[in-house]
Amino acid sequence: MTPDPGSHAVTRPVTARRSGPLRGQIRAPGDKSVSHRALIFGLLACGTTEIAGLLEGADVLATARACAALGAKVDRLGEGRWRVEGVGVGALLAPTDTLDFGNSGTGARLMMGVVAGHPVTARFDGDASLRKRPMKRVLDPLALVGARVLESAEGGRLPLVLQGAREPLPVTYETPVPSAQVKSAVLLAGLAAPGETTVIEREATRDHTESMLAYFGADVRVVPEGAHGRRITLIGRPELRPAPVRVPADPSSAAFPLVAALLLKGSKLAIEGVMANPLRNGLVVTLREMGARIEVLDERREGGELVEDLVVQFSELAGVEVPAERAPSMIDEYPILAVAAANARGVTRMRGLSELKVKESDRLAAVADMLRAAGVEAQIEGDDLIVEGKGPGGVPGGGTVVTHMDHRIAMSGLVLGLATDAGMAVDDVAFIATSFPDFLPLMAGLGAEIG
Ligand SMILES: O=C(O)C1=C[C@@H](OP(=O)(O)O)[C@@H](O)[C@H](O)C1
Ligand SMILES: C=C(OP(=O)(O)O)C(=O)O
Repeated sequence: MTPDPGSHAVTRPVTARRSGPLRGQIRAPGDKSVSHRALIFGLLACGTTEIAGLLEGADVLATARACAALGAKVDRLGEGRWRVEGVGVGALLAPTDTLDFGNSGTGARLMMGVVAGHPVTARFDGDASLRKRPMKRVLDPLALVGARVLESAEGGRLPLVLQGAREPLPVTYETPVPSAQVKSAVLLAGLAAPGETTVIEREATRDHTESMLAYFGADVRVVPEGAHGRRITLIGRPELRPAPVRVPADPSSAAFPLVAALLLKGSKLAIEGVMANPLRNGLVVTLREMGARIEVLDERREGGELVEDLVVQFSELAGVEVPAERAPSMIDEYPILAVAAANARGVTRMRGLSELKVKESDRLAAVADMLRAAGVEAQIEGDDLIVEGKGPGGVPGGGTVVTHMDHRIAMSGLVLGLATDAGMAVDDVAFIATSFPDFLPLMAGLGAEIG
């Protein structure tokens, strides 16, 4: 059906050196969250879903293969253009082989939700990074729906065998951690249950699942809950109608060239079509507070999402305090924000980062280690990260970044190195292919010295 997501056989060390201005116009790859969901909704709709701009990163390709294993016909028509012939809610096939999600928490957890609502049994696995990540956060609510874990590694971790419910129950569930993956798993399981499934979140997280449920014809209501939260109610057993999906550019990927342009004197970079969903744009809000010159040229709706063209110029940044309640809107952007903070004047304090400890690596520790390797003082106090900025161009560099199988640490380490005199080595850039396969050539095309 599809290209192989590839395995991580070879580690690739790379060095980034002090670079001149970054100039040009780019488009970041398709949004990873929307890409996973486009395939999954394609699987659950009856008929043919056409997708344009799909991220062809290893994480998403693993989800495409899982959709095929569960009964969809998945075809690549051209660059970013995919067609999924779905089976409809309730009609999944039992997969014959293990569903291997590689490095991807989103793929694994959302698909557990899908399987939980169907009378099929599936074995889930992933790479060494994914095997360390907590799965009980989705398995606990899915047990309420009626799914059973038949086997698992310690603490409910991968590899695990999940038996979906024969008669899934609608549940009302309050997520104990702010997680769009947990919310989405419960909603996807609820699709197959009769009646109302409700998820309550105390802090709103990215809302792509809710938006796509509505876009594919499900009856879904979203109302505010408390100061920062939401209550999402879905009526189960809809017939999902296929709908064309145009995937906007990923703000979490755009973040890397964006911050690089802010740090390198004389840079001016245009970034097209970046998703501007308010539940995803905490980084731009924070960088502006730090003094970043980021201009919005054209704000519009594309494929149901708000997108904008950005023009970014070199900026002298100042340290700020980043409130904990902003974390869900920029959860994947803290490693690159920390790189910006290292190049700012004064101290940046990022509060409430406990969720960073359970990503592809313990990102709180990995980011602090990365900065220290570059000669920047960084402390972890409880769930907060405190960075003593060196001022524009002031980071000495000269060390090695240990990526721990984490694409965002690898890309952050390279951007960090671009603004140092001594450069930074990054021990392994292979995992960048999970979310931003063309990162290295794209950066080189803008003038970045990476090699
Ligand atoms: O739902 C999603 O697509 C994602 C949710 C976030 O994870 P959590 O739900 O664990 O916060 C984020 O870190 C991840 O990259 C993508
Ligand atoms: C946390 C991330 O992804 P996932 O949870 O899907 O592995 C990420 O891309 O930064």
